[in-house]
Amino acid sequence: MTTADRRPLGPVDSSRTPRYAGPATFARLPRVDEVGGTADVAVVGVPFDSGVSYRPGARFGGNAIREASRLLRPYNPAQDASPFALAQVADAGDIAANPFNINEAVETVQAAADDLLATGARLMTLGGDHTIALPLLRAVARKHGPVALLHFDAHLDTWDTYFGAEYTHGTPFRRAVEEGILDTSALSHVGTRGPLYGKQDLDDDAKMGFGIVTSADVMRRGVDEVAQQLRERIGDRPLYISIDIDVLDPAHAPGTGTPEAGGLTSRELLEILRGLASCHLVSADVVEVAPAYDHAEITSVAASHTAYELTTIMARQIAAGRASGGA
Ligand SMILES: N=C(N)NCCCC(=O)O
Ligand SMILES: [Zn+2]
Ligand SMILES: [Zn+2]
Repeated sequence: MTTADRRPLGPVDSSRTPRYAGPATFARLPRVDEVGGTADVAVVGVPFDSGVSYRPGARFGGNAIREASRLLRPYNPAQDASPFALAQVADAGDIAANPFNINEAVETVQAAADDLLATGARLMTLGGDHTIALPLLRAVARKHGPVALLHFDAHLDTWDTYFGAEYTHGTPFRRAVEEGILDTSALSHVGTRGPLYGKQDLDDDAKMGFGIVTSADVMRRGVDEVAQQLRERIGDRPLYISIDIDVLDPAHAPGTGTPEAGGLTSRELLEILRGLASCHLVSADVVEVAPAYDHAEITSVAASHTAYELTTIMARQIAAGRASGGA
């Protein structure tokens, strides 16, 4: 039986079983092994943070997001959709990556992502530091060809190396461009801000093909205009969205490793994402949640809602594809 033949198994009913009871899966959804081993959207954790340049701790981000996601409810009014009824969304657990060998960890994440994508699932990955975007993009590009990228982040993450290391959380998108796995006609950073090493950082980034919507642009132009501009740039290309939670202001996301003042509000981020609902979202990640610096789950709640909006976009597209006879 394929996932198309059966009703999706949804979350535990929080009106019958208190939402704080039991082990945490994302949004209290079933595990992948409870739904026959495959899902339409696989929520997968990557507890890896050996690529960070400043405060460590994002290895605990995925489980913090799962804990904070207990309060998510099944109907998403902002997108008028019940994502977990439209498609089988399930928690695929964690990818166990070597914390002492970054190169090996990158290989492991790519292999695990390849395997999940081969089952037909789209990935909603919970990081982990931003290093993991590279192997995730490699796997997605292996399936779809070079993808459009929307990168929400305070930082460019297109630097070359740190301490001579190629695979770090500040360098994944330069590697991805070098490897030809991104569609360089549709690359955008959103929420960029803060001091750089030099103006050259911006020049290099522009040469790679990235457009930038700064955090200040979002404030000045507003979320609707920004979303429209992004939609136009992306068109109908297969799209990957990578969200570094430090795109949010430290007031909205204190629990992260390299915070920068002057960021987006969580409301702005969620609204921009909702404005991208018509884009062909093939997979996404939310990374850099470091719960040790969090307070009252501010950051992990924001991250859980971010993953919920992304999951809703994917579930709606899966359901629409089925309704029109596609996969
Ligand atoms: N948070 C991410 N992904 N990258 C930040 C790198 C900034 C730096 O160490 O200069
Ligand atoms: Zn960042
Ligand atoms: Zn980043």
